[in-house]
Amino acid sequence: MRQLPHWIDGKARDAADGGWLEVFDPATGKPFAQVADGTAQDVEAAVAAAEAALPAWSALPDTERARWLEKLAQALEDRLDDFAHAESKDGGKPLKLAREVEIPRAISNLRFFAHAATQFASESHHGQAGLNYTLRRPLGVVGTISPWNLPLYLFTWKIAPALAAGNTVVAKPSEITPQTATMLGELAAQIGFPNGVLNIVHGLGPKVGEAIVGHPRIKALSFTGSTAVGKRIAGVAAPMLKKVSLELGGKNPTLVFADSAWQEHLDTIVRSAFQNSGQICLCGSRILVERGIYARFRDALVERALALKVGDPIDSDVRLGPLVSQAHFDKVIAAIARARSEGGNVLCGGNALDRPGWFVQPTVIDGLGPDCATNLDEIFGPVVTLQPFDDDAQALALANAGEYGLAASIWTRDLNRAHRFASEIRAGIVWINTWLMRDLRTPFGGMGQSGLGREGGLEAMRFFTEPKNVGIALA
Ligand SMILES: NC(=O)c1ccc[n+]([C@@H]2O[C@H](COP(=O)([O-])OP(=O)(O)OC[C@H]3O[C@@H](n4cnc5c(N)ncnc54)[C@H](O)[C@@H]3O)[C@@H](O)[C@H]2O)c1
Ligand SMILES: O=C/C=C/C=C(\O)C(=O)O
Repeated sequence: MRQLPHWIDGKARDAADGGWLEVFDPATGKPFAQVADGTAQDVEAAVAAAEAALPAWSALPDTERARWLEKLAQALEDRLDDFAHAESKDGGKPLKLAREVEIPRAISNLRFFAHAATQFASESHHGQAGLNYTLRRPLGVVGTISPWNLPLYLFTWKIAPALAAGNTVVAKPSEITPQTATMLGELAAQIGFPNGVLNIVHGLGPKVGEAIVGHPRIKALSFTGSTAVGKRIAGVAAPMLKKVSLELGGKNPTLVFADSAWQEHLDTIVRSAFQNSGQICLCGSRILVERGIYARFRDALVERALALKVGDPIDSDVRLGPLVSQAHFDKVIAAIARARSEGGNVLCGGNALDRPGWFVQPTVIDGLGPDCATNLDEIFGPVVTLQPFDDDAQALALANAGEYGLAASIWTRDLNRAHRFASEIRAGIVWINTWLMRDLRTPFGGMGQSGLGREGGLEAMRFFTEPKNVGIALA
């Protein structure tokens, strides 16, 4: 069985105590690889390597750091197909999605921050008292912890700005989908990426994750994952005065107004509900529909959901693969049972597929109000609810119900309404007549229980640097 080691100081390493964890194929439910079951000792070794590499890496001209990131991007692009297959096998996502969206985005992340390294500039303020300018220095050794749903996409989204800004990194991918990060570590070694700059430590959250979070010489943490773990990380980091960026869960509203071209947009709305089997923090899981079109929209959505092919992620016409793990499958099936017990009407789906692996049918539920667990808790699966609204005030109240505030999409032809809702919806990201339109320069992140801080563009470069202001008297 294939073994996935750590990559520390440019070398493949087993866990300090020789332990391995099983990695499962979600399409069969069977193990197909093993990943290093890392320990605090492995984190210590990674921090030591990152510290040793820091002076040379942070002193490199920006253009040289950019060149390394570009070189890594190119090497990844040359192996796009291998990485797409690995990503699909590890997480059960359709190969097409990995090949056309996720691995290309990982390449773009590396390229974007290669450019950012050379474009990043600091502020200066010229006033009566004199001139102030701001130095922006790398923080030092930083930690990144990423989840299983978009494995290499989110892994590179964090390491790229950290490296571009001159930090060295200790990065932990999810133990559930460790393949592509390991392959990236191997690729970095093959192209001669400087040793110790990017260290990849595998393992369980409570063991390796906590060792990274609590490590006194790791200066900052960028985390994407569940709200529960995000809060725990904040609790450990706060007394250490450690900088944290937390990108957490969502329960995002999709607002469909009667004046919208909803029939034309239905493909995108369906994608927003079910892409990656709903396992994207940005998926619209609460669809709010103006009452005048409710019945027509509901029937059309159900028809589309029934037509989505669920099955082997390798097949090119499959739109939904399995869920990522047995534990997550159990959680989603329990959420559907809870929706039924809360009085929801399951309009389509609602069941697992009768085959090995962790497949769940696309599921649409209505008949539930905003205050039930089904409409308040993140499910993170192929499950959406429908709720009707009568006017703008009710639509806004429904959109802003609950504690999350990550993303929203608004579907309308009325420009004034679109801008008013964009301003009043409690969410870090609002899309109008589109979904998941990503420009990597924009601030990305959530409000409330969806997180703290913003990633992307200059926000990420600022997060990974320490500003120091210098004031000069101008005689
Ligand atoms: N917003 C998002 O992008 C996103 C992504 C994945 C999952 N989720 C949500 O989180 C739920 C669970 O998914 P998950 O298990 O991947 O999320 P998680 O928060 O448990 O794991 C995310 C990462 O954090 C690590 N981790 C776990 N416990 C840790 C700890 N105590 N200290 C430090 N690191 C720790 C994990 O090993 C993984 O690398 C999902 O069902 C979903 O609701 C959200
Ligand atoms: O599931 C989480 C999705 C995160 C997406 C991004 O961080 C992005 O598109 O930059």
